[in-house]
Formats: sequence, C-alpha cells, structure tokens
Amino acid sequence: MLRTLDLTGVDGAYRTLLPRGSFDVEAAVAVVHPIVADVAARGAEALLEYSEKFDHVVPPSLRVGAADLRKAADDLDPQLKEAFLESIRRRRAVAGALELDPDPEPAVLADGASVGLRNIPVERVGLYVPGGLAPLASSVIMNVVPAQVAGVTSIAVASPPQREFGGLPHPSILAVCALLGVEEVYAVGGAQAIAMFAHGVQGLCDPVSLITGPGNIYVVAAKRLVRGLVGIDSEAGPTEIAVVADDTADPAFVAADLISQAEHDPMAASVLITDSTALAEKVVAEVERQVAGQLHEERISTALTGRQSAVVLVRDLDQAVAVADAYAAEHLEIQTADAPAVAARIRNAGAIFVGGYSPVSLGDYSAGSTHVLPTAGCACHSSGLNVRSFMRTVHVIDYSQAGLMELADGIERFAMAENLPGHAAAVSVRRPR
Ligand SMILES: NC(=O)c1ccc[n+]([C@@H]2O[C@H](COP(=O)([O-])OP(=O)(O)OC[C@H]3O[C@@H](n4cnc5c(N)ncnc54)[C@H](O)[C@@H]3O)[C@@H](O)[C@H]2O)c1
Ligand SMILES: N[C@H](CO)Cc1c[nH]c[nH+]1
Ligand SMILES: [Zn+2]
Repeated sequence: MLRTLDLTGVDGAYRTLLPRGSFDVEAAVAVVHPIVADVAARGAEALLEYSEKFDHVVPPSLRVGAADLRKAADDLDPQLKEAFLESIRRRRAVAGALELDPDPEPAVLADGASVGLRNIPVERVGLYVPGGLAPLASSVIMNVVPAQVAGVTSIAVASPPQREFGGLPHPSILAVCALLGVEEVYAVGGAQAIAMFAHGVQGLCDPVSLITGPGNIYVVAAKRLVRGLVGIDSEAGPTEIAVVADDTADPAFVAADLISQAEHDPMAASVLITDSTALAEKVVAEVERQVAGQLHEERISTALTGRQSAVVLVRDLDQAVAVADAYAAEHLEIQTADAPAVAARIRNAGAIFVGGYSPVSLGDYSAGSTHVLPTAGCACHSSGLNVRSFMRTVHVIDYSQAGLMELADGIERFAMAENLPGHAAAVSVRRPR
C-alpha cells in the first residue's frame, strides 16, 4: 500500500525528492475566490446558499442560539465531558506556563533612552473548527484556550452546519464552546466562514482582526486569500505525519500512527523515514493488516496510496534527521533507541513527539500541546497555534531630549544618506534653541 522511496544513495536536494501531495493551494484559491467575493457582497444570503451547496443543509439560523449551546453542554455524556475538561486543563496549563510572555522590563540604552516591549492581545478573533469529514471538537479547545489565555476579549467560532443535526454544528463542538464560555458560534463552514470573519456580514457577524484554525484545502486557500485584510495563523491544512524510526521501533505502533493521521483526509500524508529495511517491511505489513476493516478504510487507503505518502529509506539516523528537516512535517514522531537525543537535533517540524509512548493522537487531544500546526512544509517558517499567535508585540520608544541629542548627528547623517531631509529636520527641530 505504501510505496518505497530509496534515498540511501542520495545526498541533499531532499526537498524536491520527498513525497508531497500534488494539491495546489493556488488552484483552490481560484475556486474559493468567487465564494469569498460573493459573501462580501451579499452577506447572509450567500452564506445560506453555500451551506446548501456544500453542506447540503440550510441552517435554521446562521448564529447558534444560547439555548442550543446550553443544551449541547447539558446533554454531554459525563465521561466524554471529563475527557474534554482534562484536555482543556492541560492545554490551559501549557499555555499559561510556557506561551504567555509577561511584558519584559524596558531596555535602557543610555540616560533618557529606553525601548520597551508590550504584548497586546488582538481584540476580536474568528476561530475555525473543521466539521466536514469529522467534527473536530478538540479544535475548539486548541483555538479557544490560547485565545482566552492571551486575553482576547471577543471570540467567534464557526463550524459547518450538519444535516444530521438540523443544520447546527456538531453537538460536541457546541458543547465544548459552552464549556469554554464561548457565546458567539456560527453554523457556517469552509471558505464562506473565512469570508464571513474577514469581511463581516451586516446584522450577523462583525469582522475580526485575526482568523485561526485548521481546515481542508478550501479553508487554507480562503485564509491565504484574505490574509492582509485580516491576520491568519499558519496554513494548517490537510494533516501530515512523518515518523523517524529505527529497528528498535514497534512496527504496530508506527503503523497505527501512520493510519491515525491518514484517517483525516484523502489528502493526508503519512511518511515513514527509516534506516531499517526490516522495520520498513514490518510496518508495511502492519499497515495492511490494521487498515483492513477500519471505519474510514477508503479514506485511509486513498491517503496512504497517494503520492504524498511513502516509506523513505535512509542510510542512517544522521540522514534521517536531514530528511525530516527537509520535509518539515506537521507532526514528527521519533521512535528510535535514543529518541530524546534524535529529537533534539530536529529543526523543522510543527510538533515533535518523542518515543514510543507519545503518539500524535495524544497531542491531538490531551497532551497539553497544540494540534493546530503548519502543513505542506510551512513548519520551516511557521509555528503551531499558541498564545503568542493572538498577541502583537509593540515596541514602546521613550527618549528624553538629552537621549535624542546623543544620537542627533548620526540620525541626521543617516537620513541625508537616504536622501530624506525631512527625516533629518524632524530631529534638527528638536535641538536646544
Ligand atoms: N493542520 C492542522 O493543524 C489540522 C488540524 C485538524 C484538522 N486538519 C485538517 O482539517 C481538514 C478538515 O477538513 P474537512 O473537509 O473535514 O472539514 P472542513 O470544515 O475544513 O471543510 C468543510 C467545508 O469545506 C467546504 N468544501 C467542501 N468541498 C468544497 C468544494 N468542492 N468547493 C468549495 N468548498 C468546499 C465546505 O464549505 C465545507 O463546509 C482535514 O484536511 C484535516 O486533515 C488540520
Ligand atoms: N491530527 C489533527 C491535526 O492535524 C488534529 C486532530 C483533531 N482530532 C483528531 N486529530
Ligand atoms: Zn488527528
């Protein structure tokens, strides 16, 4: 099922050789462009039409009522509720302990010359929660908790309407919104939800300043399209997993993890990077065995047989690290003899899962880490969604006249060198008279 790519005799240029989906976000941008423009022009009417077209249901109300949110929380199975609450507790603990930067003391550069730094939360955000192929209640937690910890005061959530639930988003998504105290929830999915957040819809939803959250290729494309009008987090699109494993790895663990992420989307990518042909063969056999009879067998098989998935054979773990860095996976598992040491050498990954007992599924739900992570190689320049994603860093410059005068000659010369005398004059005018 998984094809094999032998890189043992290759040095460098891995990026061009590695398996990656043929999907083209720009092609999806062309698809969603008219949708976004239509929502901007026609508002709620367009939202309803696209819901009917793509989600096959017309929501009775585009904004979910308070009673529906309350009911979803009240109807929750107590054990599932406890799992949700534990996930919230852990994500909150990590967000508060590691991601929330207090404002540092200003840097004093000379007498009367200081530069400070303030971390200011974005005021209003739109958070997208996927609900096409699976209702990702966990994505509510991954979006909302860091926004709340950052101090965002206005939070709106959107998720596709579900025919099965009368045009509301999935009840578990509504229940988690209610548990987190989110009151503004929309039954809107895909590119139309991103357009609603970016442009606002008269009488329904005010525009936001920042849109975050994962989604399929159309959601990613719409986020790329509205970027600039609003801020976005990373392009967190169709899921990827790469596993670096040696002959000490358990093939059943590796196979289960490759399958777990292939389950998300026919476009999902599962890649095993190994220096052991014996392990590779065992994993391929295990994958065949475990996929058979899975609930989402067809989707998984499509993902695993697509050109985006493969077993990549490497000479040794040094090459494995270089290949993993070139691939820059959304999720990277290290299942090797000294997993922490190998993990410490990785530079490019959305999140790193160390050892046999840190599967991606743990991070998807309850580890305390984020599961909203950059895909398609974006992990070499972007970070997963965290408290800082919801903050702007603002420099605060506070110089006295004496502090400015110490630099006046240099600034005037600098400005003249750039042929900008007006800049020089704005300093000269402040010289003591
Ligand atoms: N990278 C991450 O952090 C991360 C996290 C979780 C999930 N994901 C990914 O999120 C995605 C979820 O996708 P999903 O489809 O289940 O749900 P989704 O909510 O992202 O997308 C569903 C919406 O897509 C739109 N759509 C469907 N077909 C369309 C078409 N032909 N043209 C225009 N719009 C169309 C519809 O409006 C629909 O409401 C998966 O790819 C999954 O792997 C990524
Ligand atoms: N693996 C997904 C991130 O790519 C997140 C998720 C949510 N639920 C299950 N999995
Ligand atoms: Zn997952």
